[in-house]
Amino acid sequence: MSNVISAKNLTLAYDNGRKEIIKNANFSIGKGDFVFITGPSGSGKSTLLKALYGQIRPKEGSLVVGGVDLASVKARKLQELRTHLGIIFQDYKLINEWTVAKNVVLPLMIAGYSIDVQNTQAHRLLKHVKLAEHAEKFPLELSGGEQQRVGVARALAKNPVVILADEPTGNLDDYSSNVIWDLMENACQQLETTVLVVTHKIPTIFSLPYRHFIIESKGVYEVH
Ligand SMILES: Nc1ncnc2c1ncn2[C@@H]1O[C@H](COP(=O)(O)OP(=O)(O)OP(=O)(O)O)[C@@H](O)[C@H]1O
Repeated sequence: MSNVISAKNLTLAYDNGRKEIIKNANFSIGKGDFVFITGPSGSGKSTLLKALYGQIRPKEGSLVVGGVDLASVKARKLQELRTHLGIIFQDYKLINEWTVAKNVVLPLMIAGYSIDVQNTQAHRLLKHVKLAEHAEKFPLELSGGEQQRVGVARALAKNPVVILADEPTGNLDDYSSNVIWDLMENACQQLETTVLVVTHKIPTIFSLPYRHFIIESKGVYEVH
């Protein structure tokens, strides 16, 4: 299986390299892998995700995502890589002044798709996340769980190669959590999307085989 993500002797740090969070990590993740990342609070789970979408650069070693080495990538190439990533944040990061439908198609707008394609996709995606009737509302008119489902629809809008999700179901009720796990499982199974999810708790109802990485004491370990 081809690797979509690989890390070799990866060290991640803050404060100009003085504060090391992850040290000498080695792992590879293939197309269609579903990976849960757990670990104690403050161990570096979000830091690893930030490195994977290029928000922080490796201090040492290499981190290759979709053939692009994030240790040396130039701004334009990073921007292009991000169009193939679907990112889901715990705090949704929706644009509150925009309608739900417009939030969902943001990646399509950036990529220059026609209004017709955007409208069709918005309808399809919102149906998918069970929010079709909320298309013209604004994010703050929705519950937390509904807002996160908008975030998930947006992340799926361009059929990303990789989904990176940071505590996507953190404070959500069972209904919204299950909708979100279903969508990620479907993307993984039907489109061979590679999915990485940081979570405190691996869902008990989960039907796909998955991998489990633990981040602890600056290391990234796979649990078998
Ligand atoms: N911008 C930053 N500058 C300096 N230190 C940071 C920064 N962001 C995070 N840290 C530190 O890096 C360490 C890892 O943080 P990170 O958010 O990756 O942990 P986490 O495993 O995701 O934690 P949690 O489960 O509590 O969300 C923590 O000690 C945190 O204080």
